Amino acid sequence: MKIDIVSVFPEYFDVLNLSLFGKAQAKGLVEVHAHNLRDWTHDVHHSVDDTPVGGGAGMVMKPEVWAECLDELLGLDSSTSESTTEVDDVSTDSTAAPVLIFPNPSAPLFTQRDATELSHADHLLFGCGRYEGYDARIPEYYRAQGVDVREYSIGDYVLNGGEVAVSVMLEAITRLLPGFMGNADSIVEESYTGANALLEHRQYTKPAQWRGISVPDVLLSGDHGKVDRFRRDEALARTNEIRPDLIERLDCASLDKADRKT
Ligand SMILES: Nc1ccc2ncsc2c1
Repeated sequence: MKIDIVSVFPEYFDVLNLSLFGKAQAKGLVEVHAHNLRDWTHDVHHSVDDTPVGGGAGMVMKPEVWAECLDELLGLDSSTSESTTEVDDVSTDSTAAPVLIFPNPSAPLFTQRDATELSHADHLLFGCGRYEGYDARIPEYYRAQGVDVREYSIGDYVLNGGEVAVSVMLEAITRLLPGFMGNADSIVEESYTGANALLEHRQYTKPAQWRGISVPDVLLSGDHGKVDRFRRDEALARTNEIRPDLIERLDCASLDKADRKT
């Protein structure tokens, strides 16, 4: 997977050269390029923003600068305003145009389902907004050029820019790539995956008694059927208590009889 990230703080992504991501790059699983949006400016101040049309506080990122950058990275010839690459759904062929992703606090929430879908893409291009955000015509223009443009929020809180959001989405997406995680099993039984996303049951390790607190006896029983049932019941109960919104999304057809009693 090729990953391009555009930001006014590209050094923010130096961290991707470390740990699992660094190993994945060394193994050729991912190829990451962080670009400085200011490299596509032409004025002495390398301006990337301007005041909002219609007034209001803050500054908005200029469409011209973004367009020069994105045309180049997308391989679009702006003089003909035609795509020079085949535009496809999330494609895994090596010549497909990238999926262009803008983190945006006013966009739909990024979910595990989005991470799974995007993990099959061949090329992702992230555009990090700053200030009050980017000119709304940028995603509009590239959608009109046939580019697969996505805008996602990572949650209901205020951040100073899209860089943190890109880091979150990148981790959620790339950890699903075959060979990225040392142990493939670790991406199977986790919360938020599949149509039956439940919060996970509580986890314990040794010792069985610690500072007067014991692990649930059933976990020491050696009866895998009882352990599985206990964990499923706890996952349902915890989800119902902490994230009832996830219960509403459950695929009820997949609940077994015992689940229905919980
Ligand atoms: N700039 C930016 C982008 C995405 C996002 N998601 C939640 S707060 C936020 C802020």
